[in-house]
Amino acid sequence: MSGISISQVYKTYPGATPVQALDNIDLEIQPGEFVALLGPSGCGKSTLLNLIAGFERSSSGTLLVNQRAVSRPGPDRGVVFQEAALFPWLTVWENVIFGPQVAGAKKSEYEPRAREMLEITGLSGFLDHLPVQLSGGMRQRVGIARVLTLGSRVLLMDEPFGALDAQTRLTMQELLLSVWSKLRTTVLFVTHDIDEAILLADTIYVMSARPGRIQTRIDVPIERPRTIEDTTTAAFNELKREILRQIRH
Ligand SMILES: Nc1ncnc2c1ncn2[C@@H]1O[C@H](COP(=O)(O)OP(=O)(O)OP(=O)(O)O)[C@@H](O)[C@H]1O
Repeated sequence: MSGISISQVYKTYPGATPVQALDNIDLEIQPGEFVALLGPSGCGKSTLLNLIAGFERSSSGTLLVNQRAVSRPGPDRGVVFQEAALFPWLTVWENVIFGPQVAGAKKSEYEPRAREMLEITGLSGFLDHLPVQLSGGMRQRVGIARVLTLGSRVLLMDEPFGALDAQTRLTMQELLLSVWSKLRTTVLFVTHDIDEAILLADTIYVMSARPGRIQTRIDVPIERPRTIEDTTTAAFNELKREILRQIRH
């Protein structure tokens, strides 16, 4: 199982005017934990995610995934962005098996897995569709199914539902809850949206404005399984008020 361990991580982007994006980040994410990273625009959420993904290098500090130092991207960490970058000329099925196929994996291993992931993301009826024939929400599902087919035990999600309309966003949040309850991957989910963070996460880390620091850790005591209805309860709203207080603080 893959946990994430971040200790004293700093990140400054070099340049004529260097930008300090992260300031002494300490973070422990347990294997199978669902963590949301919440904070204002520019506080370094994507930077932290990109460091864990191996897209960027930290300026100093230690960053371990499954007890191994991160030095480059790898199939142990699947990344989902706001827009699923699908190949427009490939079908849903071809997009999802593309990664393992080019990596030379065994068909007998990745095909059943791809089928299973397309099933749990509700795409079984759309295998022959091209991305252009799908809605934004469905394209994001393909993006998620593709990452899950790689077998990554860590999912790094950078505002994956940020470009979707409110209704689709709710559907996708429920879909993600259902997928996560089946697979129990470790998830780091970046969002601006407090409701989304509470609904999805076990633990929320609130980051302060630049340079990004971890300001507070909040355990979400809402029982699972959760549904959209949970967002209207008194306990949910109380927690939301508390987080708003912390953010304004
Ligand atoms: N490649 C880069 N080079 C220089 N500065 C960068 C680079 N990437 C990000 N930054 C700066 O680092 C800071 C943190 O950016 P980052 O994208 O991590 O924040 P964020 O919290 O994810 O913001 P948002 O919620 O708006 O996406 C910002 O001031 C940004 O301008």
